[in-house]
Amino acid sequence: MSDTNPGSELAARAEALDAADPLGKLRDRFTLPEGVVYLDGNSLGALPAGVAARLAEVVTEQWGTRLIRSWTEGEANWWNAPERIGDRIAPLVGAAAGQVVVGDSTSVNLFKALVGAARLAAPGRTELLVDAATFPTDGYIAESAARMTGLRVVPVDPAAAAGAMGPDTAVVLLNHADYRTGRLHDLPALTAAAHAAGALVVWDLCHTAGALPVGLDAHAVDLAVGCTYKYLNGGPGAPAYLYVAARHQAAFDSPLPGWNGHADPFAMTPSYEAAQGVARARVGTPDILSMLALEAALDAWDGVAVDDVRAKSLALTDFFLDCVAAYVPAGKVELVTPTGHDQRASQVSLRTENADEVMRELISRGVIGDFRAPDVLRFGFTPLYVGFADAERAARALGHIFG
Ligand SMILES: Cc1ncc(COP(=O)(O)O)c(C=O)c1O
Ligand SMILES: Nc1c(O)cccc1C(=O)C[C@H](N)C(=O)O
Repeated sequence: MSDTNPGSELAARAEALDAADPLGKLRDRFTLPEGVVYLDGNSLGALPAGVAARLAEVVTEQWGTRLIRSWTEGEANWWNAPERIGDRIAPLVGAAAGQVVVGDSTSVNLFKALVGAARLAAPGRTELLVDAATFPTDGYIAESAARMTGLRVVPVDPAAAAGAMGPDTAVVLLNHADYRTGRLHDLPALTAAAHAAGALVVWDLCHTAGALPVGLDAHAVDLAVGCTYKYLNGGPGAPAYLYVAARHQAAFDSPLPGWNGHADPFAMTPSYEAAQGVARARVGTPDILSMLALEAALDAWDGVAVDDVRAKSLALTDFFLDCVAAYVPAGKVELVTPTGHDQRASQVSLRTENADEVMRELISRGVIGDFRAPDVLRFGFTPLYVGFADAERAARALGHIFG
């Protein structure tokens, strides 16, 4: 901690930054409890204001009154929801319409993407490269997908992944951001490297979609998956999404060819014929209530540019780091997240002793972040509803705990 009390100077800076923030008003689009600083939107996004009323309408009107007609009629049109909502997510991840389908969990979509990619890969290739520090589910699913398709999983450090790609590489699976450290991986360069090696690349966007520009089409990504309950605020257990680039769709061979992905589902034929387009990645009956909650949640993005969100995210995390440096006694925490803007996603991770206990104490003081084993405090910054005063208060509370 510095010798002079930095509190008033940082609080004044926070106030000025909030006053000048062009996204500041967006907080009104969310329902947040009074007195809470919410820095866990990288795990579960906050509740957008319109969701509760829309869900009530879906339940009482669309389900209660319109009954089965809601599957295919009128505004409800439940049957088209996976593609319709996919087209709402598409611009947020830099994809043109018709390439994103919503449904299932991230894990299930990863399975479809990895087996689908292996089936699209050039014959004779033997390796599936996987981010060695990946969120566990990606690693588990990759092992199974590799076993099913005759590939061998090769764990790689994303920083060294380009060098590991070669003539044996069939598919590369990478996280756009590391869930534990908040490190952002170089999607354009790693995608280009995979293509130069003749491989396909699958990106997990869980920790970047809705936080920063992804540019799926611009960088010619092959396939991508992501969840919608973090920066997209779809709610607990909200359905995930799968992106299949238009150029791969005709040959995309899903390992889960359920009847919802059939070209003519209601013909109910005994043999499978895949639908045209990204709809072939659908499996079974979608979870409509969660899906329509997500659709309502996406209204929070109306008129919002992802570039502006990114600018605010970096300003927020920079400011939080300044506050931590000022308030937390030297040596108490170690910064895990890279400081370079090109390597930082939208969270700050700090390593400390007894991190679990420290986070519990922070939460009891109204600052909600999370703990990731064994020793990481994670603070997610969701620019749609987190402000600079929140960042200052969180760092001050952390300083008091160590103080
Ligand atoms: C990178 C990453 N992939 C996948 C998941 C989760 O997948 P699922 O939606 O299947 O629970 C998470 C978080 O839960 C994650 O952080
Ligand atoms: N998906 C989660 C859940 O169902 C319960 C609790 C947390 C989560 C998470 O999203 C964890 C998150 N992917 C992480 O980065 O740690």
